[in-house]
Amino acid sequence: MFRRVRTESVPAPTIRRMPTYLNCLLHMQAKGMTAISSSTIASMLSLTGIQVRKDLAWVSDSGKPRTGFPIDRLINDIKSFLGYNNVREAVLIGVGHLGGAFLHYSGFKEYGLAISAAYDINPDLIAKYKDSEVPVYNINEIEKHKLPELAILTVPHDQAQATAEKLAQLGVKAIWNFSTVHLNLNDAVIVENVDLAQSLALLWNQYELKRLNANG
Ligand SMILES: NC(=O)c1ccc[n+]([C@@H]2O[C@H](COP(=O)([O-])OP(=O)(O)OC[C@H]3O[C@@H](n4cnc5c(N)ncnc54)[C@H](O)[C@@H]3O)[C@@H](O)[C@H]2O)c1
Repeated sequence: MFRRVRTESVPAPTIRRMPTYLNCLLHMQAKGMTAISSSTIASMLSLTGIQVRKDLAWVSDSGKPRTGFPIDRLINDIKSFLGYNNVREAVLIGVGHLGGAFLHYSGFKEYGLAISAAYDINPDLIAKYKDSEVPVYNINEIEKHKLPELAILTVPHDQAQATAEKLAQLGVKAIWNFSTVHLNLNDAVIVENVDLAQSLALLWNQYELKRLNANG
């Protein structure tokens, strides 16, 4: 396994592209390919060869000038970089529409994430999940439990800040925040915000631009 010494942090756009590289490589592996060049990856993903080479240099030293990357090795190096080889536990806070979908989603394990417990404030909802594989507790009980360091936050926006502060007090170190609220927490807690509205705004913008250009 390749481990480049981290003397500087990997650029965020490079990290964002890694799952895309991985999906592309998994497709190629499934088709029976054993090696791939950075220019082939680049043309499949509408990137430049230089960009792909620079990105992959962060995670793998397996590329060779003539033969390219051995696909199995590169997949392993990317998975290892992304932490997919070590499953980490997380708690899920809020099992409504979004949180409930996360609770049912079995694919997180492939991304190195396992929801070990969930919490909600609604007793009817908690009762609905009484036979769930992942236990769903009342949020009032959270202080009785030892929490993992990662939490997924899917509560309504007016509950997000207070809930995040409570999680920080209980030792949570990283929050995957879907609540669309900017959380004010001390630097000891890492927050990664996910907002579909941002992605949709980019889509609308490009769509409008194309439409206007097509109409002259
Ligand atoms: N990031 C995105 O792209 C995106 C997309 C959809 C929804 N959202 C946001 O995700 C959140 C959840 O959306 P939803 O549609 O699932 O809402 P929802 O109302 O269906 O679910 C929220 C759940 O949180 C529970 N809850 C409320 N207060 C709580 C507390 N203090 N502790 C624990 N649980 C509590 C509720 O009982 C409910 O089950 C909202 O903040 C919403 O704005 C974000």
